[in-house]
Amino acid sequence: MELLFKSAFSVGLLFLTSFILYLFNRFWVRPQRLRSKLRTQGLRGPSPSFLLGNTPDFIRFQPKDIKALTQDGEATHDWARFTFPLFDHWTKQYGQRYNFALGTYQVVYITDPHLAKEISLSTSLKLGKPFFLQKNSETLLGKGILTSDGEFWTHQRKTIAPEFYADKVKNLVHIMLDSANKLINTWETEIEKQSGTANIKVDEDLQSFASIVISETLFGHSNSKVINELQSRFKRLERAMKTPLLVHSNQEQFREMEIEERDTFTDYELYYKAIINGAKMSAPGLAAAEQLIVDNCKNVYLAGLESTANTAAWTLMLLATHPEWQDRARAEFVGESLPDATMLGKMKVLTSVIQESLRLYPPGPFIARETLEDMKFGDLEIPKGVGVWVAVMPLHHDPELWGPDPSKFNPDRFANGIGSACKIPQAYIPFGNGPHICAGQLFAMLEIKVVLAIILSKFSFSLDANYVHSPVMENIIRPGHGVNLIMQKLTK
Ligand code: HEM
Repeated sequence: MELLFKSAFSVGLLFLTSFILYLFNRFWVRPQRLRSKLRTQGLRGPSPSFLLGNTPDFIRFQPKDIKALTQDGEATHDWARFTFPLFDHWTKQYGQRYNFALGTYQVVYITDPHLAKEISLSTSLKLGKPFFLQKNSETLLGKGILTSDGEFWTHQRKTIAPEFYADKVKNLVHIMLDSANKLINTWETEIEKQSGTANIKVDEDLQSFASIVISETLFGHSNSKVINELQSRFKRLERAMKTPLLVHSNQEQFREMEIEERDTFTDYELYYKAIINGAKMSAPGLAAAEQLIVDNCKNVYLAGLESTANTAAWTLMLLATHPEWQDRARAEFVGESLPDATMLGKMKVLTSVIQESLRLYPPGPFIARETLEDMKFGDLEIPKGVGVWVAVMPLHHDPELWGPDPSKFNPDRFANGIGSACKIPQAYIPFGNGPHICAGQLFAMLEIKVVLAIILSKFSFSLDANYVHSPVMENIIRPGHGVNLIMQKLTK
């Protein structure tokens, strides 16, 4: 009996010692080793606290009160230093590449355009999506194209991306036109009701416009209960995800929603067969394939909705405050009939205006990756398991790349394309870079052009005097207080 007790005690002690050693290695030795590999290459950064890393710094450096980011009565386009004050502070201290820690997770933060270029040129599958992002967004997005890596992602990308190539996308202009015309009709009715001038909250209406476009594209219809349900679920989930405790306490509710979603989606005749084929290729078995169909519907729907609607809203805000650009863009299609893909392709001013809007207000502030193996970019060796964050806004505002006025709205800089606008074109990254570059960028550009072309041809507009400029980070960069425009019908 005593022997048995002693053996059990020894096994228990061994187990406990191994566990303590594991924790010691995982939370102390490994982060120290990774950090010292980075620091010996000259990478500096703030000192982390034990276990918490630099998380307390983020709590101390909350964004300032950015209710009205205006300078001399004009909206400040160099907003990122207010919205992300800590990164701005660290960049001034440590330069264009540095290391910080989120808990024990090491991150290399990059605003160096040469390094950003090296990273964008890497086609290696060893540079994957960060594990913590995959985990955080799993409740919302499952395991679709947006969050997956390696071979699993390659299969999905190969089947989904070609559906958004130019030859396919140009056949979808009619969906965009129909949806834009619905939007215009509501605005015209509103303007008539209000005797010729209406104050319209365009950001919300553009969300509905983009939702119809992506729903019609994916599902062949947009008026169903499913789409409305899906939209309100996304909103609820997004709200819940801001408070991690709420996500955990709501797990049961989320699971029920997922089962409902699966039943509804698999009942549908999906217009985009690519999603079905992709699921069959990469998921073993019917249940897994069904789950992947649901996940990718959610992924492409969400990818196609928010960023497009927000970009259109920011562009209208910029055009409202720069009437000369409103006139120049409008002049491109005076006398033209309804736009088609060929005509929209020729609208150089409109293209430049959207490119400049995406430079100043890119929906995603970081392109985040993780090294799945030891990797080398230029002169920098990054060990396995480190986050690699390329910061979009500092690159889009670097005077070395854009000239002396990077914070000014000046679409003319894109008049001869991205190559002549920016000294290192790989540093202009509103659609991301490398193999994961936005699969829907042609679709998005066409959709934004269609809706702006129709708006510009029907209305003149200025910014509501009560507009408050406050870009906020809520999954993507949004106008924190919306965009209200004073709209009038153009007289012929
Ligand atoms: C202005 C509009 C848009 C912007 C600025 C934008 C931007 C982005 C960015 C930054 C990424 C991540 C790239 C990376 O991690 O390197 C991305 C990925 C993606 N986007 Fe977009 N996007 C837009 C519209 C759309 C639309 C309309 C669709 C589909 C209809 C779409 C589909 C996707 C997909 C499927 C991915 C995942 C690509 C992959 O990981 O292989 N996007 N987008």
